[in-house]
Amino acid sequence: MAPQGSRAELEFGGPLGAAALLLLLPATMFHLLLVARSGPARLLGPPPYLPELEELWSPWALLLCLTWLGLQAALYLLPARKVAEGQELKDKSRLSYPINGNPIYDFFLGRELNPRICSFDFKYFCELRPGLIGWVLINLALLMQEAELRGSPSLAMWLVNGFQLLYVGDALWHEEAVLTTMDIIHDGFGFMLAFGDLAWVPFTYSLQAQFLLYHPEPLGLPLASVICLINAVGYYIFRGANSQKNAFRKNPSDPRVADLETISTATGRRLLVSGWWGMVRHPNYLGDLIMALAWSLPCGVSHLLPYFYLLYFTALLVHREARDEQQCLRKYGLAWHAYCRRVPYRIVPYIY
Ligand SMILES: NC(=O)C1=CN([C@@H]2O[C@H](COP(=O)(O)OP(=O)(O)OC[C@H]3O[C@@H](n4cnc5c(N)ncnc54)[C@H](OP(=O)(O)O)[C@@H]3O)[C@@H](O)[C@H]2O)C=CC1
Ligand SMILES: CC(C)CCC[C@@H](C)[C@H]1CC=C2C3=C(CC[C@@]21C)[C@@]1(C)CC[C@H](O)C[C@@H]1CC3
Repeated sequence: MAPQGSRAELEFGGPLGAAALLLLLPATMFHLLLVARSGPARLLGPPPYLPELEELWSPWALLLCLTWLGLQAALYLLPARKVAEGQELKDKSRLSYPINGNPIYDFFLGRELNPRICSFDFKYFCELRPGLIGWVLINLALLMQEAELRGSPSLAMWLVNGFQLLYVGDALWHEEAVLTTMDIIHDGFGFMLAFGDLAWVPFTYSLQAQFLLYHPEPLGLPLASVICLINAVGYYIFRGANSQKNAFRKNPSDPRVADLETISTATGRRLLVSGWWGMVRHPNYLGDLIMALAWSLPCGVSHLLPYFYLLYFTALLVHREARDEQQCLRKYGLAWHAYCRRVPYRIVPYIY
């Protein structure tokens, strides 16, 4: 969103970029789902076939999706859930920003920062629950389908299911950390997050499991052990960096982070310049990308398709890191320049 008193900075290529993404994203997801089911599974080739319209419309599928969303909404409204404070804004309340983009741009990025009906927060609800839990349910269904097809799930399918279940379980366990993410603090709830949360995550993040169902990949124990090690290293960096920053933001005097070196900023908030956040400026992204590689490796190297997530995710995090840099520059000014001098690399040490 725009800094106060200045023209709104258009992101994602402005209206043209937003319009292109509105068409490109659903088409990409549709292409991936068709290619994953084809023999050649050529990511860069044309879709193997275009299904008849009757194949695309199923009242049962619509009922299933609506029932799934309704179930998640009901669980979300359970009084037992923990209520966590959101991020305070500068003037202790929620500012309304003058949005001067056109309808397509607003539709894509969303206008409302925290769309709610009573206490039901649509963006917060969609961020973690129906999409991420749906993702691991699809993975499980594919694992069970492989067991039916071949007698038992392959080791590769077990690995992909296990790694991604760990990732989703971690996100739900640290649900409160979502409140400090860019999506909750900065982005409106528009097509990008709605489509991203409810369609893109469950159906493209389960691509490796979909590929393995139609393209079984023999995997020996030695290679499987190396892949598990890669995922463990990625998760260690991902979790370590996120927990360190979140603990520091929650309580800078927390014994786990109190001895870390920091630099002060004009806002009163301090920036970590040692520990994980002294290695690169987004160590959590590095860990996430290493895990993304570990999710693709069980599918072998004969097809590019299983590496789509790694390619997409690299682009997403590079773009996200650039957006975050701009926001931090606006927030911290000279202190952020000082941080960049101390920690010159963004995501990968000595590379980027
Ligand atoms: N699987 C997926 O599709 C996706 C996964 N992710 C993952 O989600 C997690 C959250 O990522 P994201 O939401 O982008 O944001 P981050 O968790 O990276 O948080 C960025 C914010 O952290 C604060 N910060 C940055 N540097 C420092 C520092 N040195 N010391 C203290 N605070 C600092 C700043 O906010 P402030 O100073 O205002 O607190 C900055 O805006 C990441 O692990 C990422 O990998 C993200 C996107 C997609
Ligand atoms: C459809 C577009 C190409 C981009 C959509 C991006 C969204 C799918 C992601 C934007 C930020 C996300 C985050 C997560 C999931 C994916 C989306 C919604 C997490 C919840 C994944 C688990 C992590 O522990 C936290 C992440 C926060 C950001």
